[in-house]
Amino acid sequence: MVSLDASQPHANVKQSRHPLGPRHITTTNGDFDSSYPAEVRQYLRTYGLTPPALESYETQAQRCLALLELKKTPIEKYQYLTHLRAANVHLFYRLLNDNIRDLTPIIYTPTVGEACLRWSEIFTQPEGMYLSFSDRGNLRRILDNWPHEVDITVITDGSRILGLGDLGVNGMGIPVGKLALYTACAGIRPDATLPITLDLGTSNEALRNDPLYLGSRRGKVTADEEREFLDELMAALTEKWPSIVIQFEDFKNPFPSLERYRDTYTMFNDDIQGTGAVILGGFITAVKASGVPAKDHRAVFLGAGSAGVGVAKQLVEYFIKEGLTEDEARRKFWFVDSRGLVTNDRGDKLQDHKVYFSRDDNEGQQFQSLSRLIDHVKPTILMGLSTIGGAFTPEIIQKMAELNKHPIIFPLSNPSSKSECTFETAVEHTNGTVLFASGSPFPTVEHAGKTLTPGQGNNMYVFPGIGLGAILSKAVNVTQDMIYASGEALSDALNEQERADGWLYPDIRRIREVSVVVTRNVIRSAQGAEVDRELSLRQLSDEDLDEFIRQRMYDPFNEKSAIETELKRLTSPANGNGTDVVKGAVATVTAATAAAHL
Ligand SMILES: NC(=O)c1ccc[n+]([C@@H]2O[C@H](COP(=O)([O-])OP(=O)(O)OC[C@H]3O[C@@H](n4cnc5c(N)ncnc54)[C@H](O)[C@@H]3O)[C@@H](O)[C@H]2O)c1
Ligand SMILES: O=C(O)C[C@H](O)C(=O)O
Ligand SMILES: [Mg+2]
Repeated sequence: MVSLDASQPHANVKQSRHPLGPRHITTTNGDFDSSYPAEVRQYLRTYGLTPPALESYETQAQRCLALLELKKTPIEKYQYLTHLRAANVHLFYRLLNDNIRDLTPIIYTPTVGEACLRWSEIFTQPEGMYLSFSDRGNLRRILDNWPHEVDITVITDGSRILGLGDLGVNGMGIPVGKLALYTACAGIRPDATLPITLDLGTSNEALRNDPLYLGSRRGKVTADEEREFLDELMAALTEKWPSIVIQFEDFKNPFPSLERYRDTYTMFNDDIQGTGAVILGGFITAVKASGVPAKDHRAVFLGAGSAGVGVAKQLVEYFIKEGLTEDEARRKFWFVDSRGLVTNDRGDKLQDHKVYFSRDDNEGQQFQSLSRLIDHVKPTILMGLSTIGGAFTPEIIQKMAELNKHPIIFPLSNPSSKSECTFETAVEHTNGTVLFASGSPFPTVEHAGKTLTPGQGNNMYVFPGIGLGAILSKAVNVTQDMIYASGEALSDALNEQERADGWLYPDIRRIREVSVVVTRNVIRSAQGAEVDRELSLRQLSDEDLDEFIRQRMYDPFNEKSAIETELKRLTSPANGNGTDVVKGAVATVTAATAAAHL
């Protein structure tokens, strides 16, 4: 039997390094786990603090799922899962992995949108770092307060949260949700992820007047002030964690920061680039399924913001690879924003990012109505990134069906309330011929005796693999080719059954396997561009590289069993039944965990 030495803090207890001494002690989430046998509990010193029953994971999961079932609203389910993650991180991720299709909509889009809207009201515990404008000059020192080594961070300033507008620090739900998917989908260790929300003021007056609001009650800082703040933050993050990968998320105008940092830091913007890649993946498959050659496609985009332009730029690359000139490719896109068709002679000063796609062939005609523009362009593709729920009306969808045997209709705005149409409407008004993907999940639809499954064109299919690929290859930058490679890999990752069923995206239940393929392609692309610093991976065959990736992926099941296996080894007769060795076990298990650490 394992003996306890009360003078030794066990390995999983982290003591504060505060100069005044250990003011607080936090335990690693999961120590109080009812699946640990008595020896482990004694070793962890949680014996007597954990209920006596020794439970299997199946029993634990049964309780969790039953509790979830009892919660009436999505936000109650979200809160329960937040609590579970804080209490037992390995159980949370095992449950998430085993129920990824059902739980993703709760911890991520669309429920995370409602959580952000109500963040001030439902907040119970910090889950990431909040950095305020008044902290400038001190950012590097503040980062020292984060208790873990970080491989990847997701940063938002909350200024464009999904299609819900400026939510200030209430946007924290987004980095938290994205990073949970990094762990679930690509196996990045939970403690190696850092959600960051910048408190740079908010243009949302209602929030500033909300007594429960958790951010600074000031207007949004200017673009120049934000740039200076970000300059300091990027330098501080990279000084503290030299290999850190930095993902920008849900900024109102993210183009300048992408241009400024993409060649200097290991960073990417998920809304421009991740979205571009994920839609590229579904699009390659949809073009094949449409029966129309790539060169004959024409695309109308509702919404000309970061996501719309990001997607179109990625598709331009695709058309060029298909043999078109850049100019021919660019001219395949017609963009509509809140003022109508984006043209050179519309009479307003276009934002820089719209100029590339602005039309000069409209012969003086301006189009305010989407319906009239569709009559004019006769598109094969209709994309929605406008934040306008229901903008693809039955009439518009019917027009697309009249023009095309298989219209490609992607209502990509989030959350569900902002989706330009539902799957059901799209199926009904195209008589089931639509090639469909939406940003938020929709249920299957029964049509003509068949069950039709909607694709989910959400960047969650690629950002985990982009991030993991950048981490494992120790890429100095995230190049445009690495982004393109992630989208292409996604299309390749469909299995035979999915192709036969006409799916545009792989089954989300296979996401970890899909992420391995995406990660491998991202790494290969980093190697091609020679931005990789982990040169040993260049020698590996694709098969060996896949195996290497799999082995580096955090698996909550193994994480828990590792400690038990180690303890069994240490307490075996060969090891003198463990009495003294167990003190050493602390160091050994920590070393094993550290070795598995990315
Ligand atoms: N599916 C995904 O993976 C994914 C990824 C990124 C963004 N999105 C969603 O896309 C949407 C847009 O994101 P963004 O970053 O481009 O935002 P944005 O604010 O940069 O752009 C919104 C665009 O919509 C236009 N718009 C607003 N009202 C309009 C109207 N009535 N008619 C036509 N156009 C109108 C605006 O002029 C602007 O060009 C959001 O809902 C976001 O959640 C989805
Ligand atoms: O967060 C999502 O679900 C996708 C995307 O990044 C968005 O901003 O809508
Ligand atoms: Mg986003």
